[in-house]
Amino acid sequence: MTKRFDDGTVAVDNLNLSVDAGTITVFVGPSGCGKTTSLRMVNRMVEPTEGAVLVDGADVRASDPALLRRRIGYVIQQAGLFPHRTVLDNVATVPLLSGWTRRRARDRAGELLELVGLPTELGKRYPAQLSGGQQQRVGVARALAADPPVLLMDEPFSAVDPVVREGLQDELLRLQAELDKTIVFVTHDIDEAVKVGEKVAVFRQGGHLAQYAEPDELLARPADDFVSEFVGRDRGYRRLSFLDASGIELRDVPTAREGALPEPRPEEWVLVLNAEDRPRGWLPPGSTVDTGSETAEVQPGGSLYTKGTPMRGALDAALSSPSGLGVVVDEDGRYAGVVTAEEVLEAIQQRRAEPEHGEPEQGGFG
Ligand SMILES: Nc1ncnc2c1ncn2[C@@H]1O[C@H](COP(=O)(O)OP(=O)(O)OP(=O)(O)O)[C@@H](O)[C@H]1O
Repeated sequence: MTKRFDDGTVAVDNLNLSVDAGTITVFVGPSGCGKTTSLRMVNRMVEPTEGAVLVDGADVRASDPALLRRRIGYVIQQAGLFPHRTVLDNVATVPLLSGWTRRRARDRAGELLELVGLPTELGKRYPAQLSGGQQQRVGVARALAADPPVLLMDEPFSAVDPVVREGLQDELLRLQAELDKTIVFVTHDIDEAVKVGEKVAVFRQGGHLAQYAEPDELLARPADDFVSEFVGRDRGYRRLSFLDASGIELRDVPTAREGALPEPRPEEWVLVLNAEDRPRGWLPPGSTVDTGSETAEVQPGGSLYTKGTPMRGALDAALSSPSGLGVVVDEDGRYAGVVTAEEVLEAIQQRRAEPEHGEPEQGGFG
């Protein structure tokens, strides 16, 4: 489809892409490149000049816009909540419009607050009495209220600080694993795009589609200089997010129980575990004995790497550990072994030598 506004601006130029049902697709690109306009053509807030949007094979123009929007949830930056309605009534809006009884709509709203991780007591408050992150969650709950199969999210997490933002992204992924919606998500942040997107469409100025690919592919093989520049210089590092560390052999280190540290003091780093085998920290080599304050000698560990999660975490665990040994834990957080940064890097090299990852990356020196 193409969108030319009345003043002649071509916001979207001959865009042709298909989005898989039940997945998260992200539109990413610099400001003004037509992401929002493309998104709004899906729910008819903007009508295309040429072309059409098909949902489940049917042209959206065959549906009345108001009815269409009940089947397509919409979440925007700043949540866009009604300030004079309580949180519960905000979430119940669409069910009420769809003719549900007040009671059923409110019950559903309560369930949704729980689903997005908010205490139901917050339902009685007004939006201004919530934090930014809480308001965004309410925005998501409201969009999900009528259980629409399609969800459009336009920069939904841009107005909150980075820590809250990461939490909201994780929550979205958790929700999606349960709900299997078809989600189109707009952002200008490439990190957010490769984190939440199963497929990512990179837009460039003038409403052109520069590349449409899975995140790993996008980072490994940017289609041209624009994409390469946009995904950034540290894309090699970012790509570690998509390789798992299954090929790395774990090593053992000496361990000791919290509260029963070894005597005499060891010559190498000792990993201190609690009664449940969860890592508590490191005892440095040759530390002097002072039984009264033995826990004070234990240095806090770095980040932990959970088996089966992306390689980036293994490298981070090794680099952040005072002993230089990254601590690996199983799914329950119990000690499983250690790994050095060199071993992680070696595993990455090996992976690059395998055929499917072996092609030279483009734009590396461009
Ligand atoms: N109603 C309108 N009339 C004229 N031009 C418009 C209108 N709405 C958007 N545009 C223009 O269309 C282009 C694409 O805008 P759009 O909002 O889709 O971009 P975007 O990629 O979502 O940008 P941002 O990340 O800044 O939100 C821009 O040049 C914008 O100025």
